[in-house]
Amino acid sequence: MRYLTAGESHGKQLTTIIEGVPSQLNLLKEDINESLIRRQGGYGRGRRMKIEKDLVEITSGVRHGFTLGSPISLVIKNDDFKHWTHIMGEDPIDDDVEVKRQITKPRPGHADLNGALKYGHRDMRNVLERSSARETAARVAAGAVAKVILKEVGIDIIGYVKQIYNVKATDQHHLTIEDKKLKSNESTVRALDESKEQDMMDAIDQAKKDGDSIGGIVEVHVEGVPAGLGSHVHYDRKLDGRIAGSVMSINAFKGVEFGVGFDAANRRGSETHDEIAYDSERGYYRKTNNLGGFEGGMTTGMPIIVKGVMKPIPTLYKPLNSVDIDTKETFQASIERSDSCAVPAASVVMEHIVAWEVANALLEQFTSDTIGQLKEEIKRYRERIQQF
Ligand SMILES: Cc1cc2nc3c(=O)[nH]c(=O)nc-3n(C[C@H](O)[C@H](O)[C@H](O)COP(=O)(O)O)c2cc1C
Ligand SMILES: C=C(O[C@@H]1CC(C(=O)O)=C[C@@H](OP(=O)(O)O)[C@H]1O)C(=O)O
Repeated sequence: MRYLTAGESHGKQLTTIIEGVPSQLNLLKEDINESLIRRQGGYGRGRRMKIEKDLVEITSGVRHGFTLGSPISLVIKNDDFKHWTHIMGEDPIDDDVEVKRQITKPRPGHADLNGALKYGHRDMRNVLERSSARETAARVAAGAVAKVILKEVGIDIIGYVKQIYNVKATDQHHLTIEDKKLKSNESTVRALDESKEQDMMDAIDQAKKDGDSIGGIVEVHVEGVPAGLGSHVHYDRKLDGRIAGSVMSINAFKGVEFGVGFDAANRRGSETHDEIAYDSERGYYRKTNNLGGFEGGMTTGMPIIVKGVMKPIPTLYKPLNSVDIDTKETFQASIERSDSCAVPAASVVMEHIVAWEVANALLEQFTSDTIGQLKEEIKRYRERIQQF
């Protein structure tokens, strides 16, 4: 499968085109809308999320609720566009007006300056419109389709918040994936530990009050993936590598770890590797899951546990210093309406980005012109590896 997204943050709409989805998959817009609504929520978001009501329109590739095997296009309208027609519309505008409202003071931490240098834009709006994480709505739509495929073959996935600023949720390893879904969906900050929810909200409120921003850590748990997905034979087929690359492509993500991750540096081999056991019911399994479900670029059959760290949001209401690209003088960076913390939303984004990579690896590995073929092949594969 592959997909492209198009659309500016305050333009008319976002578009996602997905190619390679098996035919005869039951796909309803409600499946996608549920994901979009989850992404919009979460404590710490700015005023924009009160304007938008992200809902998808499926404009091709699906008839009467079933995929055709042809490219699927998904459209999400930007409700905010109506306030931006004079800036983002197609009509030419007066040069003097245009110059006055150009953005010339790049925000440290955002794409403004690098994008302007690279594409030659004197008005950095031409960069920020596309670098905005508004685009993650289009990627979540693609991931929602991937999740429908995963569900058909018994794979479940959830993303949740582990840490906001310096407030850490206690580990909830004992929870089932179902419990994790319930808890994160009920929580204002999408964390699994109710006792830390208030502290997390307080940290967000304080940052907002100070004109500042904060980041945090999110985790994704995938269950039901058979062992041997991905491959050790070539660098670009290693599934942990593909997931890591995709997670790093999420706006503001600065690091990824699987299982114990960076803590592996503090451990000995005997405390790190997951002992192998066999049971005729379960097949091969591990007594622990320190490596987060991967060895040799392939899944082990244990849950995939992957974390991502999000830096604090770059737009600050008390801005850092920057340079005006017209005068070259020092100024405070420009202020755009902004979130003060988007970590809860980012946990939903990461869930969908990981879902896409896992579903894509399945479709590469198994015959999948129709969803029926995919299900049949995976069933046979699961039986084979259980008895291997
Ligand atoms: C869900 C989400 C919401 C975001 N909201 C904002 C925001 O309101 N203001 C902002 O400056 N950055 C926001 N960001 C982060 C920027 O989009 C990001 O920092 C920027 O595109 C530069 O890319 P980089 O941080 O990956 O280098 C958000 C990121 C995510 C994932
Ligand atoms: C629009 C979304 O997030 C936006 C991401 C974003 C940024 O700079 O990344 C800046 C803000 O946009 P605006 O300036 O219009 O308020 C966020 O609201 C969204 O997630 O749907």
